[in-house]
Amino acid sequence: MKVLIAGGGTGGHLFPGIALAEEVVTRHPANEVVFVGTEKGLEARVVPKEGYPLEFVKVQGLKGKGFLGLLKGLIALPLAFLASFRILSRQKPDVVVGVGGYASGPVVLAAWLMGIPTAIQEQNALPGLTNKVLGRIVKVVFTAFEEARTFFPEAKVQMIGNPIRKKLMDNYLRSNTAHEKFTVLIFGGSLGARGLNNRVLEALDSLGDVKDQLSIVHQTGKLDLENVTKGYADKGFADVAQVVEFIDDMSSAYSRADLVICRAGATSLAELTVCKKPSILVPFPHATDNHQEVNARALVDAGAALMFRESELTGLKLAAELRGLMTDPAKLKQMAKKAGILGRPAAAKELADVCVDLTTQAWGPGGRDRGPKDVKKAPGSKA
Ligand SMILES: CC(=O)N[C@H]1[C@@H](OP(=O)(O)OP(=O)(O)OC[C@H]2O[C@@H](n3ccc(=O)[nH]c3=O)[C@H](O)[C@@H]2O)O[C@H](CO)[C@@H](O)[C@@H]1O
Repeated sequence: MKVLIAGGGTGGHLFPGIALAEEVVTRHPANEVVFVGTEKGLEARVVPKEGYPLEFVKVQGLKGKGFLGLLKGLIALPLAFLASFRILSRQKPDVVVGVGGYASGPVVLAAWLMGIPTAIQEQNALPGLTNKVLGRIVKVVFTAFEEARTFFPEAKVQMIGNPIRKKLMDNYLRSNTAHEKFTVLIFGGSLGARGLNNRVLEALDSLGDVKDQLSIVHQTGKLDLENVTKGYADKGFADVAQVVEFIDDMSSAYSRADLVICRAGATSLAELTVCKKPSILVPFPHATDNHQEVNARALVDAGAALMFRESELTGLKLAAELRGLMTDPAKLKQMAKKAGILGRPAAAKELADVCVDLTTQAWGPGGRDRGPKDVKKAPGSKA
């Protein structure tokens, strides 16, 4: 089976795709995975490192870019569409899965027009416009939240949760690694979050008395690394905090954490549940349709997390909440347990199972014949 995974941009879209890829290639030595993304997306850095082939299409967002940006985006679309046909004709995947992000739209649409089975994986409680449209043409829509179901044709929806990278599964099977200090993992999705960074720095002013009991790992994102590093130093917390731009090994970071403070991106939340971590969630206030708050509510309602809107959260309040949880291990344990109940560790496996079904239905048990005879003539394709 050959699976083409389209999309990315940020970790929240890309990493569920990586999780699917890991599952597909470990199932059978003849299985193949290829990614299609954009040169500016996180995939350009991560996918080659993970050892998968990656193709690029040039496509950009249309929203909030001003008139010129919109024009550029619109001009890029047909070209991206033609590039998608070319890639699909060359790669001849058995099945195409869109994981969201700019590349997902043109590639999934082109695959559908070429008669290749398609699916999308919607990570969030509230889907974006592209996935709502793609939901009408693809064969299967994988969702992770009940709320998302109503946006898609009922018969296509498979509520399997968000796939999690294999390395993170260690946390599902094992509990915390032993450590002396109360360890807090702070991260703002895959890109870091300035609003969250600032609140945490403000909170340090009220945490001086418990400083010696704390160990902090803080991912800042590229733009804020210097400022946050300086903030910890200025407030006398340099020796308790490890401040980094990006965490490559999230598995170990989760494993050591007694508490996680983060945004409410859907993939992060899926990881919190599979890793059974109590959390304080501060949703990104400008996410489309405020979808991060809706994502977060699922954990809050289950008793797995506390949530604060950024606009309502002061440094003082954050410090008080952190202190409250730090001194209440029973509550932390309870939150961790509730988080674990929401975890869907088999999501990648279930997604791969459906890819096998789609392949078999479309091409027979042997999958697609990749011989030259089989290349379909597609609009815009030289094949
Ligand atoms: C601003 C915005 O619209 N963000 C969206 C984006 O978020 P974003 O890309 O931030 O995604 P998530 O928070 O869902 O996931 C972040 C991913 O990056 C990984 N990670 C994070 C930090 C780090 O240092 N190292 C690392 O590997 C996490 O383990 C996780 O796998 O996609 C999500 C999934 O569609 C959406 O829910 C978010 O709303």
